[in-house]
Amino acid sequence: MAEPLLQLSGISRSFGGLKAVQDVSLAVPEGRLCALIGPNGAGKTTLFALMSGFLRPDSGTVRFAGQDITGREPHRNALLGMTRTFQIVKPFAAQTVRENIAVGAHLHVRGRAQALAQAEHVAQWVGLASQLDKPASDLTVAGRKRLELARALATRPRLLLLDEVLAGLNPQEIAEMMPVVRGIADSGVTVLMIEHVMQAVMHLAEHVWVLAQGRLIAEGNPQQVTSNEQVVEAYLGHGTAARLRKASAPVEVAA
Ligand SMILES: Nc1ncnc2c1ncn2[C@@H]1O[C@H](COP(=O)(O)OP(=O)(O)OP(=O)(O)O)[C@@H](O)[C@H]1O
Repeated sequence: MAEPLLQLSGISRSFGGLKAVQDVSLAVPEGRLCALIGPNGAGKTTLFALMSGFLRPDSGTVRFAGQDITGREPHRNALLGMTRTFQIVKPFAAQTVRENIAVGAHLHVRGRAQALAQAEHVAQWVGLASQLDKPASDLTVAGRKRLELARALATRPRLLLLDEVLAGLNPQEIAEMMPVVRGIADSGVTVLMIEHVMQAVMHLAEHVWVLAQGRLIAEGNPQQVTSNEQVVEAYLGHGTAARLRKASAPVEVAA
């Protein structure tokens, strides 16, 4: 069997006394669209930072594309094909959309003209073609999210780590963005997304990992994880699964 594109083995990281990520192992096969979900503070963004080299694990290993990249700098991981987006999008406000996207293209391309041409190509992919000459500061929240995606795609990733690309979007914007994410995966880029928008997880993800208090508590397809009692309790509080079961049980009528 082919080696997974990304493989985490026993990854842990604490901040002082807080165990943000504890003994996490998972494998992302090449060509899949997967999701990492979990309640606020579960450790999802920390895990992304550990995968991509923004943080070094206290223990455990990260393998990517057949290499041990544990603790390797993000820039080197990007050169190897792993790129992440950030929850808070911070474009260079005064520069145009085209120039912002070209920043990503410069990872592989030296010439300015070539980087700008590549930016144009990527902009079409994410639906920003008509906004290329605008300053990035003119973009709406949805536009900024697309810009963040475009910048990441311009680095030509093999694995794209998406940190809540749908956060802050309204239902229509979410519906418009979902096919963009699907299209990226269909083009052959492996995608791992942190996502709170369950509609997107249910429709897009082929495999889901659930993190709670730093630990993986479940994995499977979207239907499997959302019907898992431990997952329901992690989101809604201890005892919820039992209460829901009771609430949906047929009422017993005394004879
Ligand atoms: N640099 C840091 N220093 C100290 N504590 C941190 C640091 N980064 C994260 N934490 C803590 O680690 C825990 C996990 O945070 P993290 O941001 O990874 O969770 P998350 O699952 O991404 O949450 P959310 O869904 O709210 O973004 C939290 O308790 C957070 O406060």
